[in-house]
Amino acid sequence: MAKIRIYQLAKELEMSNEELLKILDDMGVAYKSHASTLEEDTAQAVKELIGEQRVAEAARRAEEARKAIPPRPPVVVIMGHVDHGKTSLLDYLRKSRIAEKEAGGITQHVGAFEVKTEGGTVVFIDTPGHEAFTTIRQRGAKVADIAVIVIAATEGVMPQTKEAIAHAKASGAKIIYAANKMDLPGADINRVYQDLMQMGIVPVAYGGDAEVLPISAKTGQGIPELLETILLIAELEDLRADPKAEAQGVILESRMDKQAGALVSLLVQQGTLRVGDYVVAGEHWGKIRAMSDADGKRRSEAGPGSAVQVLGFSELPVAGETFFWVPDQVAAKEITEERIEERRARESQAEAGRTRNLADLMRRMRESEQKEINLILRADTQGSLEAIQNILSKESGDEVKVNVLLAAVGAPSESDVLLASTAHGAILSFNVNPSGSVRKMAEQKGVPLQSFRVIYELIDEIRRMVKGQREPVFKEEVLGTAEVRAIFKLSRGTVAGCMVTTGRITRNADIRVLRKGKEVWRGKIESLRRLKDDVREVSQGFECGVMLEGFADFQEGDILEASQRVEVTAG
Ligand SMILES: Nc1nc2c(ncn2[C@@H]2O[C@H](COP(=O)(O)OP(=O)(O)OP(=O)(O)O)[C@@H](O)[C@H]2O)c(=O)[nH]1
Repeated sequence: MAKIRIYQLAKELEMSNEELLKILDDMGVAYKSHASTLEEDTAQAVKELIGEQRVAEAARRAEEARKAIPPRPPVVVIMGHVDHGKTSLLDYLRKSRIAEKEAGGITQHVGAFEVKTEGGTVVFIDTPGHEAFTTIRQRGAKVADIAVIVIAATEGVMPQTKEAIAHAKASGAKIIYAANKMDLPGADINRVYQDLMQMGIVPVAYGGDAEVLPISAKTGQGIPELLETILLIAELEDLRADPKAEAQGVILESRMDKQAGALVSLLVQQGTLRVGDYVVAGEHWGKIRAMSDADGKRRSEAGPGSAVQVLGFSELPVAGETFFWVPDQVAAKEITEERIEERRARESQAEAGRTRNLADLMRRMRESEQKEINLILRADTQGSLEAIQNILSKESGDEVKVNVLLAAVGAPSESDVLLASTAHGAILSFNVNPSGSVRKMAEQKGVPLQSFRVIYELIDEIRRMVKGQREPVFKEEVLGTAEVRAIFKLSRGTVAGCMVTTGRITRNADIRVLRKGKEVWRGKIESLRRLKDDVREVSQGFECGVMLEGFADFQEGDILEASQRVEVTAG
C-alpha cells in the first residue's frame, strides 16, 4: 500500500475524518490536517487497529444479544448397561415429581418429562437406552445436552456402558456418571472409579474432571446431588433459547392411535409452539390442533424445553426428525413436496454413491476434506485391543487424526453400526465376526465393516487410510448393449422399447445413449421393465422397456450401452 491522505483513509474505512483524527491522536501520530499524508506503515497500523476494534465490537454485540436470550432447562438422557438401573432412575425421578402434585394427578407419556427443583428445571428424555437416542441423532438432531451414564456399583463398567459412553461422546453431550445401587451391600464405588480410569476417564475424586456420583435409584440416595450437578453443568454450558423465535425442535415419538389419529410427541428447543401453528417435520407437516403435556394438561403453547404431545399431523413424522414452524399451509406443502422429490433423486443416486468399503470411505473423506477417521474397533480379547490401540496411537498424524469411538471386546453389534453410521466411521474387527444381521445392517446403512485375522493387516489398512494411499482405481466394465426399436410416449414419460443385443442391461447400470456411434447422453435408468414387471436385469435376446432419468429424446436405432464402475484392487 502506498502513502495515503488521512481523508482518503477515512473514506476507505467508512468513518468520518474527525473519528480518524481522534484515533491518530490516541496513537500519537502527528499531522497538520485531514489532508496530511500518512506513511505506509502508519496507515497499515491504523487499519489493523480499527479492524481489531470492529471485531471486538461485533463480538460484544453478539454476546449482548445472546445474554438477552433467556436460559433454558437442560435436556438429559439416561444411558447404561442393561439392568444397571436406567428405568428405575427414570421412575424415581418421575415419581418424585408426581409426589409434588395432588394425589391422583394423571401422567401421560410424551417422550420427556420435567423435574423441578429449587435450583431449576431439568428435562429428562423418557426413553432409557441409547437406541432411541441414536435414532434421534441419526437424523442429525442434537437432543440431549447431558448424558447420565448409569453404572451399577455392584458390577462396574460393562460392555454396554462403554457403548453408551461412546454414543454420548460422539453426540457432544456432557457426561455425568452415576454409580447406582449404592444401597446394596456389594456396591463399591471404587470399582466404578477403577473401571473408568482404565478407560482413561479420571473421576473428580482422583483429580480428574469426570463427575462420578454415588446414587440409589431405589432409596433416592444421591439423587438430589445428581440433579444439582446436572444444573451446575447446565449453568456452565450457558444454555439459552429464545421463546420469541420461530418454534423448532425434535420429534421424540410418534404413533397412530385408532381414535385420535397421529399422536406425535415433540420437544420444543427454540421458540414457542402454539395451537394453530403449522409445522414441518421431514416429509410431513401438520397443523397443531391440540397439545397436552406430561401431566395430561391441555396446553395452548409450549416454550423451549417443553415436551408435548400434539394432534394435527395426518401422517407420522419419524422420531428424531427436526420440526420447525412455517407460516401457512402453502409453505408446509411446498417444503414437504420438495423434500420428497429431493429424497427420490437421492435414492436413485444412492446406489452409486453408497459407501461399501474403506476405499469408498476414504474417497468420501477426501471429498469432504474430513481430517478425522472415525473407527470402531472390535477384537476377541482385551490384549489384542490394547495392542491395536498402541500401534494406532503412533499412526495418528497431523493431517489425519484417527479417532477411536469405541474399542471393545466382542463381535460388532447393531449399535456399533448405528454409531459408525452417525459418525461417518468404519468398523474394523479382529478375530471376531459380525453376525449376518449386523452385516446386513451395515450394508444397508453404508457403513464399511471389515474383519481381519492378522493384526498387521488391520493396521496396514488403517495406515493406508491415514496416508490416503488407498486411492481407489476404477475401470468401466461394459455389461451389454440394447437397441432402441420403438418409442412410446406415456403419461409418466417416454419409454424406449429395446432389444438387448449383447450381454445384459441391469437396473442400476450406467447408461450411455449412442447415436451413430456418438454419445448423446449419459446417466442412469429410471425404470427397467420386462412385459409389465419391473426387473433387475434383462439378458441378450430379450425385449425390454427402458425409461432414463432425464432423457427422453430417443430415436429408433439408438444404442443403449450399459456399464458399471468396478474397483480395481490396488496391490
Ligand atoms: N437395590 C437396588 N436395586 C436397583 C437399583 N436400581 C435398579 N435396581 C434394580 O435393578 C434391576 C434393573 O433395573 P432397571 O431399572 O430395570 O435397569 P435398566 O438399566 O433400566 O434395565 P434395562 O431396561 O433392561 O436395560 C431391577 O430389579 C431394579 O429394581 C438400586 O439403586 N438399588
